[in-house]
Amino acid sequence: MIRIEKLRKEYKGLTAVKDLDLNLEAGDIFGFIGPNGAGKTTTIKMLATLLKPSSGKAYIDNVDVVANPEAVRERIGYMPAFFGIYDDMRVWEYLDFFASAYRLPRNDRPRIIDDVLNLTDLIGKKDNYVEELSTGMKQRLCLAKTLIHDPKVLLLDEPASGLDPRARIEIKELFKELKAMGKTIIISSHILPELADFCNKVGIIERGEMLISGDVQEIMSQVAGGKTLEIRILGDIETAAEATQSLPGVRAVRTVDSRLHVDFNGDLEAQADLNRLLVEKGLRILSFSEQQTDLEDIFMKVTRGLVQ
Ligand SMILES: Nc1ncnc2c1ncn2[C@@H]1O[C@H](COP(=O)(O)OP(=O)(O)OP(=O)(O)O)[C@@H](O)[C@H]1O
Repeated sequence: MIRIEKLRKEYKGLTAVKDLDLNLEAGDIFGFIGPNGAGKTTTIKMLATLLKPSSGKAYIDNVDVVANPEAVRERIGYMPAFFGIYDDMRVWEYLDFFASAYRLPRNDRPRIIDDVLNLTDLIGKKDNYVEELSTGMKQRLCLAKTLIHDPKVLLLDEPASGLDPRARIEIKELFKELKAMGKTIIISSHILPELADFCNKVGIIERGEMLISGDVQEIMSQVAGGKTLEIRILGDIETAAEATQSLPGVRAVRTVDSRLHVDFNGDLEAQADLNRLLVEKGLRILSFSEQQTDLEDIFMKVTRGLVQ
């Protein structure tokens, strides 16, 4: 659905995006992660047909973004990091304006506007002026506008920036609904955990270069180089830590309250064997589970150059 080949953007004296490659299938949710100035916005703007690449190619749904921008615009919904909202319009008028810009048939527009307002939980604000909305509501209205022509692909540039924790949770729920609708989504952020629970793919960009990209789980295991097991024990935790240290696959053991955190190299068989060996050593296990690696950790490792 999205194909990027050696995409490059040069500004005077600065290469903002360096020969980027990326392939996304229909239904993929790609978390585009990087610090400020890394090149996320520049990349997204090239996909959105708003910036001309210096070289390289990009296709949305097999349509070339440079050769055929009009056809690309029909297929994408772009939500910029900073957007202008027309304050002195009512919510429905604002959406009607964009619906007509996308040449949606006049008779269909009221139904479509109600649909996107229901989806973004703004139906109760339909007749309010835009200026009366909170920041979170304005953000959702901007998303409603982005969805008005039912695009296959969504390009969302830091959509949760400037929102309080509650509004962040609400907008995340909305993204999950869009995922369930089968949209292909690129969503950028410099905050990693924000993306972790609904992206199936991630890419980390720094100074215009994609340092690492691919399936979330693969990247996690590649970068973590193993997994961490959390084992809750009844009884003396220090004795348990000592007993665990020498077992096969165990790289390191830490104690956290009444739990062991075990850095472990091994497959599921080895993991089950470890559990058995601990029981044979007389340890009383309350729970034995695999810890999720935090994406934030991965980001720090990759950007510190620990992974190629
Ligand atoms: N119009 C421009 N002219 C010159 N340099 C630019 C222009 N736009 C962006 N840049 C530079 O290109 C680099 C990439 O910027 P970009 O906005 O794509 O980064 P970003 O990853 O989106 O950052 P942020 O998280 O801060 O939005 C930065 O060094 C920026 O200063």
